Amino acid sequence: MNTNKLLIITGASGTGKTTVSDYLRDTYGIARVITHTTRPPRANELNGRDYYFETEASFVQNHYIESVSYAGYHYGSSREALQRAWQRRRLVSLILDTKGAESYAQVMPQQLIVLYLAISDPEILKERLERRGDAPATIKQRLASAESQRDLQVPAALQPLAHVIVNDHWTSTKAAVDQLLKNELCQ
Ligand SMILES: Nc1nc2c(ncn2[C@@H]2O[C@H](COP(=O)(O)OP(=O)(O)O)[C@@H](O)[C@H]2O)c(=O)[nH]1
Ligand SMILES: Nc1ncnc2c1ncn2[C@@H]1O[C@H](COP(=O)(O)OP(=O)(O)O)[C@@H](O)[C@H]1O
Repeated sequence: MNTNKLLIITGASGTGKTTVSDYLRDTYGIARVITHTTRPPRANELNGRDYYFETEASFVQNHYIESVSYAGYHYGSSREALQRAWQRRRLVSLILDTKGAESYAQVMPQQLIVLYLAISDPEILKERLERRGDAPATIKQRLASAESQRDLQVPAALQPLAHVIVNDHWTSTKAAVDQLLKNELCQ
């Protein structure tokens, strides 16, 4: 039996997916599956740590479990990266848009823990992306994208699976993440 597990973190841009994934790594040693993208790296991002940054030509060379277009760029989660992460730990995290999360829910529903992050006021997302250092034009384009708008709601297919955490305040988010892990790891 395959006891490997995957904690999917999904939600709209700026809701805190990377922050939660970093917290899981730093506090519980839960490694993140590194995904592939054609988006250019941000100032503080490193190839192989934050993403595998790809060209259009190199992107298609990998073997994807699923891949999507998001705000004008390609993103994909490869079999290779998932196997690499599972070789190190039986529980790993993976950051996806909701479309990607839906694909995993079809492919390996028994192995998933799905965490959907929300924010009560979408206006706060803009402030958070500004504070993250994203360029104003990028923020505008990102938040206006059909994908970002779509991801402001939990899709129907994920509703039975998703644990929803409203990430308005980090202290309560952290407590909710701790509780989720405690419940899941006890099972
Ligand atoms: N389906 C899918 N979504 C991904 C993958 N990698 C990243 N994403 C999603 O792509 C979206 C854009 O990511 P990114 O450019 O890093 O922007 P951010 O969400 O604002 O930090 C986010 O919703 C990520 O969750 C992937 O391999 N597959
Ligand atoms: N609870 C919170 N309160 C205030 N700022 C937050 C909180 N959670 C995350 N942030 C900040 O919001 C920004 C976006 O978070 P990030 O994790 O990059 O989101 P995502 O990966 O979903 O796009 C970052 O600057 C992060 O430090």
